[in-house]
Amino acid sequence: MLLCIDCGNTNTVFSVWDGSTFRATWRIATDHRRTADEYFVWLSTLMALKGLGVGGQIREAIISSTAPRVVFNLRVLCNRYFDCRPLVVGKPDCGLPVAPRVDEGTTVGPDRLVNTVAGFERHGGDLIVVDFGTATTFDVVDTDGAYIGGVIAPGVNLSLEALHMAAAALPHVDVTKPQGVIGTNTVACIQSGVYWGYIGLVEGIVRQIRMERDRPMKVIATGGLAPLFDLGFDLFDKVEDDLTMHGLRLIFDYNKGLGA
Ligand SMILES: Nc1ncnc2c1ncn2[C@@H]1O[C@H](COP(=O)(O)OP(=O)(O)O)[C@@H](O)[C@H]1O
Ligand SMILES: CC(C)(COP(=O)(O)O)[C@@H](O)C(=O)NCCC(=O)O
Ligand SMILES: [K+]
Repeated sequence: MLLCIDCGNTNTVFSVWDGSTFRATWRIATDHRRTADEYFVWLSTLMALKGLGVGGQIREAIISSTAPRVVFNLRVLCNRYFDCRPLVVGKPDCGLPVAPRVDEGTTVGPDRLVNTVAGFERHGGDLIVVDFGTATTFDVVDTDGAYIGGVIAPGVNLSLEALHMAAAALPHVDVTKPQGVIGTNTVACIQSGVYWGYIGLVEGIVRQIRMERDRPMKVIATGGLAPLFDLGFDLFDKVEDDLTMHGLRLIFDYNKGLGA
């Protein structure tokens, strides 16, 4: 079986695949201090609960990480407990079906490369992938499936946290969809600012990208908060929670010569 690991700046998501059959997924807070042994105790308990043994069946792994410091312990996890050398997206020995077309010498977040591969396989080219992670990213996918750039905006929770940190009188607030736009108390005002602000941000950026590309483009959303911004609006053609995991499996198969 294959273990896919998507390590974001906030959460790390693990999933297990039997060929192209999805078996299970679990999520843990990203913490670079977590050791391989700690990961294994956590993972093997959850695997046993799903009847997947204690990890003995995992023989292959692929990792995408936006937090480089975490990769070391994840590699040790794969070496020590699953007896395999993981593929790491963005490293020279991990090929992609189509190379990104960006400024020379620049690095693209591996999660964005993975989203591009997954989005293209499911929806074809001329696509925008919006990922509501720690940052809110827009990945633009060309007709041939190449990542050709995009947009990085502060994440929703990051914006709420920044308001709370910088303004003495503003409390920490969780994001929800407000009934209306005019808040009648501080919490409602902040929720309104962030929620409607992000609706406007997504609408505006998608419109600009379509204008710049001068063609219709599908918009797919993923990431923890995507469903909240899909409520009652026409922003996205589809919300796909599993997009990054699907992309990791495709990239793994591509590198094993199984096609993507
Ligand atoms: N279902 C959810 N409801 C509310 N907040 C969520 C949910 N899922 C994730 N989040 C929050 O959304 C942000 C992005 O999460 P995630 O997609 O896991 O980010 P990353 O990939 O950068 O680690 C985080 O601040 C996380 O706490
Ligand atoms: C933009 C990101 C921080 C998003 O990461 P995430 O929110 O998923 O943790 C990550 O993709 C990254 O570090 N990118 C490097 C720069 C780039 O993609 O152009
Ligand atoms: K992400």
